Amino acid sequence: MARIHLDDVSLQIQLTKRGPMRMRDWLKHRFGLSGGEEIMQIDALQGVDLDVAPGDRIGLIGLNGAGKSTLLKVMAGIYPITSGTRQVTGRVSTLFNVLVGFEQFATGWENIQYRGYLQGESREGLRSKMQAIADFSELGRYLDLPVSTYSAGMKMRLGFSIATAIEPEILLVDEAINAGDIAFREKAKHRIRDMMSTASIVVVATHDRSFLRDLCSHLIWMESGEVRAQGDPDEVFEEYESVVLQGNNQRPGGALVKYAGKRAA
Ligand SMILES: Nc1ncnc2c1ncn2[C@@H]1O[C@H](COP(=O)(O)OP(=O)(O)OP(=O)(O)O)[C@@H](O)[C@H]1O
Repeated sequence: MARIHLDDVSLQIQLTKRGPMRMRDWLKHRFGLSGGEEIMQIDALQGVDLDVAPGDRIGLIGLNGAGKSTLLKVMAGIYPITSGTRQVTGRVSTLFNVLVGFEQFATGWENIQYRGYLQGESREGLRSKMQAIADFSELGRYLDLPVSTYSAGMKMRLGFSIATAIEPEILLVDEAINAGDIAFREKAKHRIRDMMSTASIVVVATHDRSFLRDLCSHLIWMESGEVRAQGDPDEVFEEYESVVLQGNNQRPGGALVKYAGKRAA
């Protein structure tokens, strides 16, 4: 039975002003060697408790940097947590950045195959889906050309068509609802609705209110890496709008950033 259980989960990301910390930076920081560059720490998630059961449709809202994508990545097992407990049971499928991971010099058809296998499709299963994926993308002859020749929107169409050709148990969606141009976006929304109706658990992060209102049974409002409020979608959204959109919020919406020491020169 599908289930997501997070107990007091926190995630701190340490980096320098130049980017991610390397092993050498970490060791110098850990053993207190002095001098050099400041280490910054982002409290991306703080003390998050969550219990998601079969049938739940959860919407994540919050300002930019509030921790929605990070929470989805923790659920997917992409980001390791710093403390707390994470238990996820069930086959997880993610609809995150569908533009990432193309083989640029392979054709559209070849990319359908590569990604299909990465998504866990069998040879047989993929054979029966290839044409449907191609039809959904509406890329026609372009599928015979290398992906490097596609526009950004065309890559989006292909990535989305492949990623949504699966039947997930736990579906995690990050803003993929706005894939492609106006015509494709409507199709994409329908496709996600279909997937949501068959998946056991769905968690979706989006700023699209009508989508959340139609499809979610529960909303979670993230603020500075914490759950600020949760519950009935209309109630949570109303509170969110009155506090955030009317400028009544006393707190920052994004994750907190602080200095965490120095790295040796
Ligand atoms: N790989 C990473 N490296 C450094 N910082 C990160 C990383 N992933 C997340 N963060 C930080 O964690 C915080 C939360 O980011 P996250 O992407 O979860 O926000 P979000 O709520 O999804 O925002 P948005 O609505 O803009 O997509 C941000 O401060 C971000 O800078």
